[in-house]
Amino acid sequence: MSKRAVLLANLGSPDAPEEQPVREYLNQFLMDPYVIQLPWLLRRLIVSLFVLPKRPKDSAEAYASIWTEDGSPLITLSVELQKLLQQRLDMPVGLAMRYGNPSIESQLLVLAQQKDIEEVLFIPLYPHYADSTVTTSVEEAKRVVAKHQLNIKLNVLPPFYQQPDYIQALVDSTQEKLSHDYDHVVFSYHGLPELHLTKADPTGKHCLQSTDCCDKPSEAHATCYRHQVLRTTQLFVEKAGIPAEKYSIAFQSRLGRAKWLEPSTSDTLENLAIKGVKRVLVLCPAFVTDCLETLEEIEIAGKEEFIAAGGESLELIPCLNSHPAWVDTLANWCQQ
Ligand SMILES: C=CC1=C(C)c2cc3[nH]c(cc4nc(cc5[nH]c(cc1n2)c(C)c5CCC(=O)O)C(CCC(=O)O)=C4C)c(C)c3C=C
Ligand SMILES: [Fe+2]
Ligand SMILES: [Fe+2]
Repeated sequence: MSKRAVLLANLGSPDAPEEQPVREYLNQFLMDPYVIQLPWLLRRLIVSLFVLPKRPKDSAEAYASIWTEDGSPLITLSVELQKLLQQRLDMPVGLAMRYGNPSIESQLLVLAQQKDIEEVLFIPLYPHYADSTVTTSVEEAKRVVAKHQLNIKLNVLPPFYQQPDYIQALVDSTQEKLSHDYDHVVFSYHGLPELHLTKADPTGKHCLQSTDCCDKPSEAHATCYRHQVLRTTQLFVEKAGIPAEKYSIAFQSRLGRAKWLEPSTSDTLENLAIKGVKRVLVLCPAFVTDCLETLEEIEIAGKEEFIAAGGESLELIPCLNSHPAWVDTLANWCQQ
């Protein structure tokens, strides 16, 4: 039998919550052609003229508000997951970040240098397909294998947005928060420019052609982020027993002037407060690990907005992080 290894891949964080490291991180992130999908020169101009002059300072402040003694939550929580998974498996388990450190290149080289490793199961830690997360990570891994002529076969775990054991782990991990009284649950997914959906549509005539496209069967759904997040939500609410009037779906973290998926989390929270909803829970299933987008954008800024609009409490439901049901699920997938 060939000797196997696992490489978990997450998004990555700056090295420190300070302006210069954040500038370097944002530059690497936003110059990725899978993230800002424009020709190089246009992307360079947009990033240099509209993002890098101001955003690094603001983002560094946001990072500083969630940074821990051990570093960025996204990294430390991912390391914890890697360690727990390593304890469950008798094959090496690595962890890499698409941007910043430790890079996919360095960690694939570490695994490939281990004796007899012939196959690497590459796990992008995203339940839903997006070119800006899954494709860019997989393509980076392939580039590294080709560049260093590594003698390993890459197997990629596909998006797991509707895997029953993933949904069950999500329900198990949220049970404690959902067992308390609440008025409404907001499923807040990371946003995506609409153009990313239509570009990823292999049929060229399905995504966003009608308001209910994501409910009609189509091969386009294999790469449709919107379909996949709606499906995760549907399976989750069915399993957790949340009635239709008690939840909403929204999209957070917009950047730039393009049209992004609607509705925004900000508007949704404000409208709920205006309608008299007092206690909301927010669940962010696009992220398996808590990060800037959950801990700052929702738990700090989102809460402030909701309360300013008349709400009473907003509680963030933690991501899967290292929940035992999630570690079990990953361990089973790796062993299969
Ligand atoms: C969950 C999946 C994610 C998708 C899809 C995604 C798309 C996407 N993101 C940006 C721009 C930014 N995202 C930033 C942070 C960030 N994004 C994700 C995940 C997805 N992004 C995570 C997990 C994080 C947090 C990282 C951390 O260190 O905790 C940032 C940086 C922070 C900031 O300055 O706001 C940017 C910028 C785009 C443009 C995009 C799709 C086109
Ligand atoms: Fe993002
Ligand atoms: Fe769709």
